[in-house]
Amino acid sequence: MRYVTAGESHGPELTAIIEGVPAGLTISIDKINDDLKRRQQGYGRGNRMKIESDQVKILSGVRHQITLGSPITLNVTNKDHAHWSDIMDPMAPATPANSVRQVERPRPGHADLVGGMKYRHTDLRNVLERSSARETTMRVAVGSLCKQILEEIGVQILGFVREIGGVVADSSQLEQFHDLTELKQATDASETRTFDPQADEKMRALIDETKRAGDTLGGVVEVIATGMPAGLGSYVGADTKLDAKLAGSIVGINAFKGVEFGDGFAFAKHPGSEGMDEIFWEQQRGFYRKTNHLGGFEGGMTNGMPVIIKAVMKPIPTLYKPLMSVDIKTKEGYKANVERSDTTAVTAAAVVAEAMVAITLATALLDKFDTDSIDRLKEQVQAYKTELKNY
Ligand SMILES: Cc1cc2nc3c(=O)[nH]c(=O)nc-3n(C[C@H](O)[C@H](O)[C@H](O)COP(=O)(O)O)c2cc1C
Ligand SMILES: C=C(O[C@@H]1CC(C(=O)O)=C[C@@H](OP(=O)(O)O)[C@H]1O)C(=O)O
Repeated sequence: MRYVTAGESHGPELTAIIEGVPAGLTISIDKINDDLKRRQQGYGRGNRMKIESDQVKILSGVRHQITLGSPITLNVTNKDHAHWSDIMDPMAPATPANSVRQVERPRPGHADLVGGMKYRHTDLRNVLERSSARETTMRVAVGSLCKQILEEIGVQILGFVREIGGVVADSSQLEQFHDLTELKQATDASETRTFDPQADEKMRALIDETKRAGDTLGGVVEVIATGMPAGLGSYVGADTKLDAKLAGSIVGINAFKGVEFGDGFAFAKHPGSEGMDEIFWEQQRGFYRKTNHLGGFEGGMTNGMPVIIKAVMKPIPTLYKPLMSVDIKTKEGYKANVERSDTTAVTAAAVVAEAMVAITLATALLDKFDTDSIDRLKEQVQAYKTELKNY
């Protein structure tokens, strides 16, 4: 399976084309729209989210709500384009009137300066329109479809928030949730997409305070995937390791700076005796583990335990408290002025991270098994799981 997204942040439309989805899968458009809504929600987002209400249109590859095996086109309209139609019209020739919002002042922490130098753009709008995280809308739409493929073989995936600006959710509270469905209910109901109500309150207070000070915040998200069979990915080469692919897909999200599996960076502090997952065997279950320090991976392969990933997002780079930069034309220093921006988007990014994990795991699954028909895929996965149990 492969996909490509297209579209500028203030352009007319966002599009994704996905190739390699098996035929015969019944698609729920409501589930995709629900995930698009989840991505738009969250405390600390700016005014753009009041304009958009992302809804997907499916334009190809599906008939009577069932996939055909042909490329699937997903489409979302940018409502904000109405305010930018002259400036962002793909085919209107440039005139002084529609070039008024030309950008010549690169924002620190954005792609603006290097993107301009690399592509020889003199209007940095040509960079920022595509480097904007508006594009993650389509990744969430694609990821939502991938979750529907994965659900067919019993895989569930959830992204949520662990930390914002140094306020950390209390891990021990995770024990009250029996499964990801319960955890999803709680985190969907929280304005900061976290599972700890006390941390939620503190996070919201900190976001308010930070916004008043003209500053921004980053944080940590977590994604859990349950039900993945062992043996996806391979130890045989650097480019076949599935944990490496997942890490790349997470750091490929705008503003993500680090990723860890299982105990992650805490491994540095503990001896090996506290870090591995001992192996047990029972007739009924086959091989199993009682712990999951390794976050579901050994040798770049899923080991049958839940995949557990944490990742860090840097603070939003556009600040109302302006940072120094240099005008690319005049070479004069200036302090940036801001029209609008998020104070934090960690809540939205948790949903994007969930989507990236779904895309990467679905791709690995479809690489391993027959992808023509969803029913044949399910039969093959079932036979594979039985083989593993009897190993
Ligand atoms: C969901 C989401 C929303 C974002 N919103 C903003 C924003 O409102 N303002 C901003 O300056 N950056 C925002 N960012 C971050 C920038 O897109 C990102 O920092 C920038 O494109 C540079 O990429 P890099 O941080 O990966 O180097 C957002 C990121 C995500 C994932
Ligand atoms: C549009 C989205 O996020 C945008 C991501 C973003 C950036 O620089 O990444 C900057 C802001 O865009 P604008 O300048 O239009 O307000 C955010 O609103 C979205 O998440 O759908």
